Amino acid sequence: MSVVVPECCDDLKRERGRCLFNKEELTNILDGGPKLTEKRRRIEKMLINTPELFDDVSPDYLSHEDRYSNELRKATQLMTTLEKNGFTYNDAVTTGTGLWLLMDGNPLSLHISMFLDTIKGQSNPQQLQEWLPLAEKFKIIGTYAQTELGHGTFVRGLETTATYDSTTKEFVLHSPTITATKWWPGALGKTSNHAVVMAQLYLGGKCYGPHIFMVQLRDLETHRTLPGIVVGEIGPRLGMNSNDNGFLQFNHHRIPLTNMFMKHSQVTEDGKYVKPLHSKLSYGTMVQTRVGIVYHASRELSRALIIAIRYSAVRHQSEMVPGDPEPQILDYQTQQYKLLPHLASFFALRFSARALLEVFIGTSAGLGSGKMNMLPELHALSSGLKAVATNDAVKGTDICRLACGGHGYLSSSNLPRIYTAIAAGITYEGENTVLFLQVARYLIKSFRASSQGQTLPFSVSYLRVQPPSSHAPLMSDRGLVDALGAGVRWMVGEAERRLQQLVDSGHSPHAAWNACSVHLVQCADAHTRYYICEQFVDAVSKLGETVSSGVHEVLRQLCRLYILHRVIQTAGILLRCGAVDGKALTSIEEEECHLLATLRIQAVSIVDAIDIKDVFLKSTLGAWDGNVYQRIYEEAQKSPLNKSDVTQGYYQYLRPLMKANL
Ligand SMILES: CCCCCCCC/C=C\CCCCCCCC(=O)SCCNC(=O)CCNC(=O)[C@H](O)C(C)(C)COP(=O)(O)OP(=O)(O)OC[C@H]1O[C@@H](n2cnc3c(N)ncnc32)[C@H](O)[C@@H]1OP(=O)(O)O
Ligand SMILES: Cc1cc2nc3c(=O)[nH]c(=O)nc-3n(C[C@H](O)[C@H](O)[C@H](O)COP(=O)(O)OP(=O)(O)OC[C@H]3O[C@@H](n4cnc5c(N)ncnc54)[C@H](O)[C@@H]3O)c2cc1C
Repeated sequence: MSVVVPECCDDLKRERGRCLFNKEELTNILDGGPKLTEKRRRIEKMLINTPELFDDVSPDYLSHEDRYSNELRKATQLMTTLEKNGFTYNDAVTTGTGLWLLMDGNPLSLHISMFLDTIKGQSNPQQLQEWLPLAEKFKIIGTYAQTELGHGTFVRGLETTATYDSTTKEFVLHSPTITATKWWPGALGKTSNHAVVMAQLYLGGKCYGPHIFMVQLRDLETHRTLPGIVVGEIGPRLGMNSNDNGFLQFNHHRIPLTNMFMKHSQVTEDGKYVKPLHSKLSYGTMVQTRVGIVYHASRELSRALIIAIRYSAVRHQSEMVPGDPEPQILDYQTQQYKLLPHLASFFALRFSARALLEVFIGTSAGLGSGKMNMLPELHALSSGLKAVATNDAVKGTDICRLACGGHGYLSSSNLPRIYTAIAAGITYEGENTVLFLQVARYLIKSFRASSQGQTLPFSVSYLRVQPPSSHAPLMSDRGLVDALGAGVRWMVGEAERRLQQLVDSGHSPHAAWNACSVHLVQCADAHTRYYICEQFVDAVSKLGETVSSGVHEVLRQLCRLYILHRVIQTAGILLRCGAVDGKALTSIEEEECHLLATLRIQAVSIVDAIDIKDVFLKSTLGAWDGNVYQRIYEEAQKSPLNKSDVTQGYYQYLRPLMKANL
């Protein structure tokens, strides 16, 4: 496969000719610096030079089994290619490259993320020494087995038991009911020979809640399932069907005492329990994965945007002015309104993902020295951002698909696959509504703490009961973000008032919570988006001193669009709390339309700067050269139905129907 950049069509040439900023500089900003761009490109080049990593035939044309095998072939090839060239799988994860290539489900993705992260984050020193080298070298292959048929969300409700037998110094793992069957874990069905398993710890007849255990599932030579274990694949899903999401049951299966992850809580040989410093430390892998998902969601959204925006510059349809040539569909304001706010969202999410990663790194460092105080803040931020990022990526990719009209529905556009893969992100790693309710809990708690005079952590400090009044003019970026903050404060105050009112009228706090939960989810969503606006404004203003004016202008426009769009979406709340008036909203709407037209001019160049090569976009509509129709036509020729002029189905069914006397 060559890396030669093809000549592009006239439409795209013209679009690119209008670029007023330095694309490379914007690419560097998105990657996190020139060094990271360079590293990403080195990995990409190496992958592009490994033809085995690319499909000759679309997975859509393969049987379920072949599809899985083909994906496994590519996944293993990817790992060995990285290793041989001196990179780690972590390099592929952090630059996103490897995942894109194999993103029909990559059966090793759970191993290189949650399995390894659990080993690193939950092991005591001996366990780390034993398991990490084996896992890093793929001597053992694992997944994260938590969810059961009966419970995904409610981790405390899991039914799998791990009962300590002090006579043999073993845990007995058991699935007491059908609903205790582990269900969903990626790569559990056929790939993994190990799993980290979440199970209820029982000591001397007492339950100590969910704990994590390292469990071998299959023989390391024959790959056969071990006695006492039933494991298999769960069948086709909406997307990612090249993975082997699996089920798992235990029948009084014994594992050594030393297989309970013991970094945070311990069980002694005589069956005594040692408590962790914080009861939710065993949820750490989930928190870490949520942080990763924010990046992942923004990447997938960006792929869809590149495809849809390039296509919109190539596609001509209808007459804007009677008799004139058909315009590029990107010239329609409605098309700009579909796509450009999502382009702004992508940038907003990318900057927020980076800010979240910093909080994660800071909190993890604190945990190392026993500091637990940042944990609730990290939990709230990672939950909120995971939920907003996946919600917006799913909505955005679907809008990109719709914006491509009929051809967006073609598998060869790659939009269906991007959509179905990221659609799972709303559900996995904490269902979004549930995560928002966790954020809401933090908001209400913070709001109440503030009324009692306590100082609030940084992400919620704007909720304090008597905030300083905003001095920024309303129409400035800062002024509008302050208005959004005032809106959230009003919403949270209102939620708190309604909760209190229900409790005062005799409802239990839990019933009151449920009765306010629609509003509480809206509070959490609004709070997270306010945080995102803040991160975006902050990032752009910090970059201001270091980047060229062209790039700064583009970023400023995208940031402005994000804020204006958000104000319009929240108009009802902002009017109710008096943060804006009707006149301001009218001028904001007008400004947004104006900004759409401005951003449209460089839209193709902006998505070019995201710098995702054709081989990773895998789209007939989104390729660099814009040669859309030829590619669609060529892809269609690969359909197995086109191998012969007359299919078997004709002789078997159509012909008899035509000959029948009906
Ligand atoms: C792959 C490539 C690698 C790249 C990596 C990144 C990219 C990846 C991208 C794509 C690849 C695909 C990968 C797919 C992977 C999917 C995998 C899975 O899905 S694994 C299953 C996930 N399962 C859940 O997430 C369950 C969700 N449920 C929960 O987390 C809990 O049950 C929860 C939080 C809803 C409730 O937990 P409670 O019942 O124990 O706690 P309560 O009673 O509600 O709260 C008690 C206190 O604990 C705090 N708390 C709860 N969780 C916390 C936490 N994690 N940290 C700190 N505090 C926490 C709360 O805030 C609360 O605090 P106060 O009392 O208000 O002060
Ligand atoms: C593609 C995919 C991959 C996955 N990979 C893994 C994996 O590797 N390992 C693993 O362990 N798991 C995995 N999962 C499982 C996943 O983590 C769970 O599906 C997820 O946590 C949601 O739980 P649930 O399915 O029980 O949904 P439920 O909790 O049953 O949700 C159903 C509905 O109930 C609502 N609901 C539930 N609780 C509440 C509440 N307290 N308040 C208000 N509403 C509520 C939800 O909002 C939702 O609308 C995967 C799932 C998918 C789809």
